[in-house]
Amino acid sequence: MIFRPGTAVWVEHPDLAWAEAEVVSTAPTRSSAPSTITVVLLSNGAKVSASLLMGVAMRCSRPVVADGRKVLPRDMEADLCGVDDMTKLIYLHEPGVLCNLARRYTLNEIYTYTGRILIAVNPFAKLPHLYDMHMMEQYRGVQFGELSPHVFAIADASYRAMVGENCSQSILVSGESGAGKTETTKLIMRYLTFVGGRATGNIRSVEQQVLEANPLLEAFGNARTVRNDNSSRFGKFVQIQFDKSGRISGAAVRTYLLERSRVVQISESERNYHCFYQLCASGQDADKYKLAHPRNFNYLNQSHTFELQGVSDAEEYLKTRRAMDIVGICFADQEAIFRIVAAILHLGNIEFSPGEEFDSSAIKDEKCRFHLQMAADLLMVDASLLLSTLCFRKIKTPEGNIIKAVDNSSAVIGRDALAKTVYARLFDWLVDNINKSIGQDIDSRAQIGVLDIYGFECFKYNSLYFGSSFLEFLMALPCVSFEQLCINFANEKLQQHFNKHVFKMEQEEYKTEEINWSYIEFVDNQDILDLIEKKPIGIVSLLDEACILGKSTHETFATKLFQNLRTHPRLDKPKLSKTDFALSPFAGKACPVNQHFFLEGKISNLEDENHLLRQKALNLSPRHSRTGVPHAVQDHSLNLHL
Ligand SMILES: Nc1ncnc2c1ncn2[C@@H]1O[C@H](COP(=O)(O)OP(=O)(O)OP(=O)(O)O)[C@@H](O)[C@H]1O
Repeated sequence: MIFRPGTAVWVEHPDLAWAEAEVVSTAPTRSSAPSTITVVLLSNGAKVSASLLMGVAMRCSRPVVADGRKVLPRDMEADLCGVDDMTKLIYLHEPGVLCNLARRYTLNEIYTYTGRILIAVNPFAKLPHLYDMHMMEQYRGVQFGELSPHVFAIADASYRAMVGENCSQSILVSGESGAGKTETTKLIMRYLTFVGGRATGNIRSVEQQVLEANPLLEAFGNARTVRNDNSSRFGKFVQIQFDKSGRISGAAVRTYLLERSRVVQISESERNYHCFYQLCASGQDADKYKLAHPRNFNYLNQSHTFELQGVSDAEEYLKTRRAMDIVGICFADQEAIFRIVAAILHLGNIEFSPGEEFDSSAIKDEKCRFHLQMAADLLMVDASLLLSTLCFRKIKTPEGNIIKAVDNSSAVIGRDALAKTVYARLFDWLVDNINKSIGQDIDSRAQIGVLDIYGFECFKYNSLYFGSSFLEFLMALPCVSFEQLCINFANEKLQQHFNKHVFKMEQEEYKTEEINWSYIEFVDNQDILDLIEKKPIGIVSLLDEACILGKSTHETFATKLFQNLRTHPRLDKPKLSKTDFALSPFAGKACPVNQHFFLEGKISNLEDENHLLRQKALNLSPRHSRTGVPHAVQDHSLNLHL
C-alpha cells in the first residue's frame, strides 16, 4: 500500500484503538528507517493524547506524526451498515474488522460471520426476539449463509452435517471473560434440543437437565472477577448425543482446567467460588460448621468484596441445595459436600510459626488450633496427624523413608495444596454426579460437542509460581496463576487444530487434486507448542525435572531453560531480570505486552500439587467414618488418598 496525500487511513489511537484519518504528507523514506507520515484525524479528537504516536503532542484536527507501521488503509466506500461476512471486506485487518463489528452493533446486529466462523458481540441486554421459537423455526434446515448470521445457523449447520454425514461435530465457543461464551453455549443447546428433541412427553429434556445442573456447576465453579460477576472458572465440553434418527439420546458434561489457585488466593475486588459465601450466609448450616462472616477467613478476606450486587448469597445457597435435589444428590451427600466446603475455610485459617528446631514449623496459637480441629473433624481425619502432615514431609530414599520438618512457608504451601486438591476433587465428584443424573447413551450414533473455554489470557504478568514472600507484589496484579499458562497452552492447541483443518489439510487436498489456487499464508504455531510441550526439552519437561530435583530455584530453572532453548524464536529473556522469561504466543501479535512468567521465590514450591501431595499420601489416611459418610463422597472427596 502506498500512502499518498489524501489516502484514507486508520491510525492507531491510544483511546479509540483506531481512528479514522487522512494522509497529509509522507516523510522521505530512508531504506534503514520506517517511513513516517503525517495524517489528520477526521474525528473530534480534543481529548486524544498523541503520546503513543511517536510522542508528538496532538490536538483536535491538527496533523500528527504517526509511526508508518501503525497506519493502515481504510476503505472509503465501505457500507455504513457494515457487511454480514467479514470476508467481503476490502481490507481484512484489525481496524476494518472492528469498524465493521461496531457499525453492525449500533444497528443491534450482534452476529457477523467470517466465513464459517461466527463472531458474537455481547449485547449486555436481553434480546428475546432473537432467540424465540419463531427464530428457531426460521433457521431450521436453511442453507448456511442464506439468512442473517446467527448462533442458530451454526447449530443448525452442525446438526445437519452430523445427520447428513453421519459424523460427530464440535462447536468451539471461545472469547475472553464476559464475552458471552456461556450464554452462547446455552443457546446452542437450546437449538439442538429444538431440532433433535427427545420424543418423550414428560421426561425433562436434556437441555433442561443440563441447564438445571448449571446452578450447581456455577456455585462451585463460578466466581466474581473484575470482568464478570459470575465468571466460569473452568472450561466445559457439553456433548449432546444422538441416535440413528437424529434424536437426542443422552448428554454428558466434561470440565477442564478448574482454576484451583482461586481457592487459596484471590485478587482485590474478586471473590472466591460462590459456594463459600453461600455457606457462610446459610444461617443454621453456617452455625453448624462454626462459620462466620467471610471476612473471618483467610481464603476469603484477601479481597474486600464479600457481596455481589443484587445477589443474596443466602437465597443462592437455597438454590444450590435445590439444584442438588434435582440432580439427585441425596441429603447425606449434600451434607458431606458442605462439610468439605467448611473444612477448606477452616484449613485456610491454620497458621504456623517457627518451631523449636531450625527450619521447622508449629501451629501458631490456640485460635489456629481450633481451626485445625474443625478442619480435621469435618474431613474426618485425625487432627494431630493432619498437623504433622503439614509440618513434616517424608522423603523416600533407597535406604528407607526420612521424615523431615518443613519451615513455615512450606507448611503454608502444603496447607494450600491440600485445600486446592480437596476442592478440585469435590468439583470432579459433582460433575460425575451430574453426568449420572443426565444419563449418557453409550450406543449413540454421533454427537455434537460444544466447547466453552476461556480464550487467551494476556495479563501484564502471568506467574508460573510464587513464594509467600512475593505475595504482596502479587496482590497488586490483576490475576496471576500457573493456570494461565495452561489456558494459553490449551488455546494454542485449539489454534493448531484450527490451522490444521482450515489451512494445512485443505491446501494439501488442493495440491493432491492439482487444483489451481494461490497459497494462503498463515501463522503456524507449532513452534510455540513444541517450546511448551516437546520432550525431553520443553518448558513443561524442564519444569518437571526442576520439581523432582529438590534444590531447584528460579535461577537454576531459568538458567537451564535458556541453556536449552535460548535460540527459540518464541522465547525471550527480558534484559533486566535473571529469572523472567517471556513467550510470544500466537495471539501475542494482537497483544501489546508479552506474557512474562515470573519465577520468584522458590521453585521447589512447584511441587505443591503433585510431589508434595504424593508425599502426604503416605502420611495422612482418613479415619473411619463415624457418622456414616456416604460411600460416594468418601470415594470422591473425603478419601483423597492424600
Ligand atoms: N447473547 C446474549 N444476550 C444477552 N446477554 C448476553 C448475551 N451473551 C452474554 N450476555 C450477558 O453477558 C454476561 C456475561 O456472559 P457469559 O457469562 O456468557 O460470559 P462468559 O464469556 O461465559 O464469561 P466467563 O469466561 O467469565 O465465564 C451474561 O451474564 C449476560 O448478562
